[in-house]
Amino acid sequence: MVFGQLVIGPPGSGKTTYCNGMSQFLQLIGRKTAVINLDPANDQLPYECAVNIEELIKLEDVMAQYDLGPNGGLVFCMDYLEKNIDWLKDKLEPLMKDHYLLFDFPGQVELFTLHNNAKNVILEMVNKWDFRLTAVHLVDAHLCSEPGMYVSALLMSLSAMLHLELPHINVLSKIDLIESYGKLAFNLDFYTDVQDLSYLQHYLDKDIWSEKYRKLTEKLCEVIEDYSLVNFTTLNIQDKESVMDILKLIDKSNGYVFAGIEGNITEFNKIAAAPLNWDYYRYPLPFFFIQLSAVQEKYMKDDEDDR
Ligand SMILES: Nc1nc2c(ncn2[C@@H]2O[C@H](COP(=O)(O)OP(=O)(O)OP(=O)(O)O)[C@@H](O)[C@H]2O)c(=O)[nH]1
Repeated sequence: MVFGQLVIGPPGSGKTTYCNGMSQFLQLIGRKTAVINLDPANDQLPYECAVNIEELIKLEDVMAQYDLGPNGGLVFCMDYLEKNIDWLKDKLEPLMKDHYLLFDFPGQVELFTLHNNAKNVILEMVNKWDFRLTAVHLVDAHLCSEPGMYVSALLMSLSAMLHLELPHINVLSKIDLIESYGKLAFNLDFYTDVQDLSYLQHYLDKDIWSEKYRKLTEKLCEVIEDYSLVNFTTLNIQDKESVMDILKLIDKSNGYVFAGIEGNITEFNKIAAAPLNWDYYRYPLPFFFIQLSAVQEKYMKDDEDDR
């Protein structure tokens, strides 16, 4: 069975850096990993990629030939990939036996909230090739610093979840930079747990730029809360404890942790119900489970620091 991750998120959210860091981490813990670059705008890759969409189609060629801008060009490239899905299958075939796959996707939000091309490629992998994939949706943590931007991050995440209909982990990436645009109004768990968005209203009322859209934002918050689907986990890709915490969630969501258990319902239930440390500790790395409060302490300023 093939397991892997679909790494998505808006431009600059850290997808390529994530694929690089996660693939190094996976190799470190003994998992044979291949990175597949499906972003034709990725010109400089920090990782060694096993498959590169550039071998099929180049964004600059499309833009020149059809007189398209970068967004239109990317949509064209994804349409082309969908039509040439056999190319992808041929390239992935040698990896299917024993590799864990990381897919680096383009950052155009509309590909994962609106168009069906990327979704159809993914559905083919999941439904026809029997891949077990989790969508890892990265959102830059600095969006928490402004209520309006945070609401748009929530909406974007919800739209991607509803559009893709896959196991899905939303991630606040670059958590080490979370307060680089100023101190946050709430504790970190407010932003990760998405429990009560009515508190945001007070901050939206104070912001003259948001005033015009206050009612709209209020209604959008109600939609997000009604679905009650979105929450976030945090990531600093340079911190291997942070990477491991995310990997644990992903492994549980796509069933990787259950892969070795054949017909043993007791073992299955034990893993499904337990907080998961599984066999990551087999490897000689000094890992600890970091609680959210520890993440907050590490990356956010205490009120006392301001005195
Ligand atoms: N401090 C910090 N910087 C990060 C982290 N993750 C990514 N970055 C930086 O964020 C910038 C953008 O990262 P990329 O990996 O290129 O983002 P991307 O989503 O692939 O961007 P596009 O290809 O344009 O869609 C780079 O300068 C990275 O070094 C992180 O966890 N912490």
